[in-house]
Amino acid sequence: MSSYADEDPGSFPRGFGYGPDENDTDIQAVATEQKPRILLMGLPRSGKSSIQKVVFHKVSPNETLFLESTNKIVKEDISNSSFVQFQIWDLPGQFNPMDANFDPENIFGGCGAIIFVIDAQDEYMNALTKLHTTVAKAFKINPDIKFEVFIHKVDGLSDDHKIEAQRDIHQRASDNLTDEGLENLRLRYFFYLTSIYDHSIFEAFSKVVQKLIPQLSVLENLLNILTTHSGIEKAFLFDVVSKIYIATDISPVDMQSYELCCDMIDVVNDVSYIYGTKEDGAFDSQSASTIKLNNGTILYLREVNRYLALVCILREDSFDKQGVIDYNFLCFRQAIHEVFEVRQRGQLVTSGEFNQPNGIIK
Ligand SMILES: Nc1nc2c(ncn2[C@@H]2O[C@H](COP(=O)(O)OP(=O)(O)OP(=O)(O)O)[C@@H](O)[C@H]2O)c(=O)[nH]1
Repeated sequence: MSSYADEDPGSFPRGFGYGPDENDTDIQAVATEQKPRILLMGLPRSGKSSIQKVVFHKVSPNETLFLESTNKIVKEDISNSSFVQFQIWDLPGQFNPMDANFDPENIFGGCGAIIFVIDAQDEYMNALTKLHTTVAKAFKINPDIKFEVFIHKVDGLSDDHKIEAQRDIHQRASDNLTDEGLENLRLRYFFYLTSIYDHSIFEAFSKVVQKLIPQLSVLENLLNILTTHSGIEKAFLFDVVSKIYIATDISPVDMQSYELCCDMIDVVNDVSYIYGTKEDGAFDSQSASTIKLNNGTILYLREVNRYLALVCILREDSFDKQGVIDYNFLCFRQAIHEVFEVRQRGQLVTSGEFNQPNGIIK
């Protein structure tokens, strides 16, 4: 991350995640590639800037209450790790894709995904109209673009209301496409219920970012192998600074597990900064932590490199074989480094190449 380090109110000291590291060469290599771009769009006050501030600036949700309206495109580079490299453009809410001074070729061309934010606590008909014009215009210019709809501020809604809002918005958005003969685009819409007041915004952003990581299937494959052979129930590969998970194993993600793992990263960070001896950052490649919960579950964190951490959930009895888990983790980490190297050489990585990381114990 580049421009906002000064603004971080607490969690991460300035410079965290940006200093020299064993993988810096990877980062330089990737920096020369075209970074995918994510656009944040929606009506004014729908919550776009708040989302960006909470996920990437570590601003607390309450601090967004009085954010000023964005009046020009705010561009930001997110480059925490070799895998998480993209740009976010926060577009002002008044921006209309039909405006004469809007340059759609420049904005939609080369764009990986549009996150369209709809305020679910407000009347959303105008938002749906804008969503439709945006999608129709963007698709014409860039047929590869992904449309991610955040049905946002759902913290103010009951569970029934959330489901109903999602169903209604989905239905109306699809009907609008059908009316214009664009029904083939219906399958390209993805809907998420989000709020900055819980982990839902991090989970949704994780899924958006994962689609932009070309090595995703390789990372998932490696995590599947690790979990299967180590008695691990769930494993997330986290980008430590943003708490976005860039990959997970095949078992379904439940929100509670994800929240537990996010909280663990916060705890480890806080403890490391209070008691750690390094000035330039808490995490290094030797960092590890174990938390035992009173329901017989273990949370186990291992640092993969300065930017990425593996956080696992497992039963206490599976942890009896910690030696095997640690050994398998080292093989996993080595395989991740090899993925970096292959990427550096500019070769295409296929999941088949990493079907069996060297040495993993079954
Ligand atoms: N309840 C609730 N309020 C939110 C949430 N996200 C953002 N807000 C509030 O919504 C208001 C508007 O947020 P902004 O981030 O400024 O909205 P924006 O879309 O960037 O607005 P423009 O810059 O005018 O386009 C702020 O008061 C936020 O605190 C959320 O998840 N829940």
